[in-house]
Amino acid sequence: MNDSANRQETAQSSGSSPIVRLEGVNKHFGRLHVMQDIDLSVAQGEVVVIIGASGSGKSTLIRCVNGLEPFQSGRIEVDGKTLLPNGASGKSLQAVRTEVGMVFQQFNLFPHLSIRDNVTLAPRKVRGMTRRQANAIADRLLERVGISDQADKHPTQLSGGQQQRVALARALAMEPRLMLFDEPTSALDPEMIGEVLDAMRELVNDGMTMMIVTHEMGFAREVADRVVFVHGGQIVEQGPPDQLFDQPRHERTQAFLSRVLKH
Ligand SMILES: Nc1ncnc2c1ncn2[C@@H]1O[C@H](COP(=O)(O)OP(=O)(O)OP(=O)(O)O)[C@@H](O)[C@H]1O
Repeated sequence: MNDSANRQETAQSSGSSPIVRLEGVNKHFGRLHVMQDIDLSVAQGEVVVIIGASGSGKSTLIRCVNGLEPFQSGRIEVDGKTLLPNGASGKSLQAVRTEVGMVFQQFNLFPHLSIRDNVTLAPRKVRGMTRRQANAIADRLLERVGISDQADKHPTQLSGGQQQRVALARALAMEPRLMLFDEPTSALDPEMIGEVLDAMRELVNDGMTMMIVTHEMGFAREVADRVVFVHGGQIVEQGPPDQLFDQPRHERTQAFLSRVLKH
């Protein structure tokens, strides 16, 4: 059994209730119905990769999961906290944001802070850690993503791949229960993509629950327990990577895959 199958079996056999549950979620940007009755659950320890054409609503979907985007109907539950439509989530919103780590396409590091301070900021301000405690965590995480020698530099002194690994360390410093990735390698030069995917792979092997939006189909096939194909704001098809990539059932999935796998 491969790693992915192993993790999936663990997630299923543990019988744990989903850590993420979207039920009947609808979202509009003006007249654009960008999420249409989305139902989706993610089990603890599961790695779900979301694929689909540009503009299909992938980013919007995961941004809703940590409350970065409001939605108009349905509900989203993250680790027992409920996000409600139209910004009515109250205290749950802050609780969800504290427990969910997110890595964006653009690294979004604070340019005026050192790498170490970028990583320690949230643990100090949100978790109330002392600088010493937070530094110890930052140093361990920077080592883990392979850039401990860069801790005193500033973001502009690092390559894109290194900055993205800092962004990953920064998210992990909050000890999230769930990690969201929104096209984490799309802004990188090709030679830097591998180092970021390696860091993500390690996280997968550690059993982190992850939702990943990516155009890296090889990576999706390798790490996903489940691949979700989104088109026009709807989940068209989902399944284990081998099934979805090798025997897509829906014609939209077939058309998308034959287009992207050709390149
Ligand atoms: N803030 C916004 N205001 C209005 N429309 C938006 C906004 N954000 C996204 N959209 C539109 O919603 C649709 C879905 O966008 P989204 O970014 O979720 O797609 P995506 O599948 O992640 O695309 P990509 O792969 O290009 O990032 C697109 O048509 C986009 O133009």
